[in-house]
Amino acid sequence: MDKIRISAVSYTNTKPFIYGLQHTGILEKIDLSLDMPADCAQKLIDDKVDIGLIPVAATLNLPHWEIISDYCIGAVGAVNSVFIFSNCDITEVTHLQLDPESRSSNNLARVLLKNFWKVSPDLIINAPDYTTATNPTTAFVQIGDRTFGKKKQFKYVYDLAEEWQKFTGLPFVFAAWIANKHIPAVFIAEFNIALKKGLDNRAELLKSLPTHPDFDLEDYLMHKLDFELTDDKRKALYLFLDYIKAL
Ligand SMILES: C=C(O[C@@H]1C=C(C(=O)O)C=C[C@H]1O)C(=O)O
Repeated sequence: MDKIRISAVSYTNTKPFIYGLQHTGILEKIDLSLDMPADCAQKLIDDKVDIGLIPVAATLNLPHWEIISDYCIGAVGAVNSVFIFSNCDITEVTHLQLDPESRSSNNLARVLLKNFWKVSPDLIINAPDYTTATNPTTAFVQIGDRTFGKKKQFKYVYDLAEEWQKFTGLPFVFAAWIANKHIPAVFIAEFNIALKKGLDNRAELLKSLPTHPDFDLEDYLMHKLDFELTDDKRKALYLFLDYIKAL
């Protein structure tokens, strides 16, 4: 059998999964690349990979997709790595810069702006001054490791998984393991065992990760991120897709 091509997220949130893939025999059966989320999605859309840990918002650009795992990158309440950072209250924001590495969180911001905060700032894609704009009413979306320790730098900080929970009462799924074609059931079973092994060994993994002065990595990997794709998270996923379609 040819190797199954897989693109996974290159951020710390995915390290438990990578640990599992690297500590089981499945590594010989896969061709693994680590990419920023927007690129995971594009590779799956372009059929450069067979499976991706892709932003769920990007499923809207796939003609055929199947969730192949009961694990995901999700959160029940605050996630602590997906934010709108702002120097004014969200209702005063006039411009919102989107994160070029994101697909889900940019859309989550748009859904919340329209339906929860009921405001419509101008959205800026690929802002030349992304994260450094001097305009006091320009805010920005940011995801992943680049946000670690940044909470203290801004007067207004909105954790988007927490805001989604306030809005819907539901958890949130940022990324899920999705295939663009049929994958043999035997492989899927082995793949999920490997992912679970990684999650079960998070305490061991944590010993090998660099510490951050302003960020509690243990709390992040053990509690803030929630990796089980539960029924409530599936419900949230489809609700989120409906909100995106209605934007
Ligand atoms: C929790 C996170 O979830 C992610 C957010 C994504 C997005 O916004 O498209 C995609 C994959 C995940 O890495 C994070 O990156 O901090």
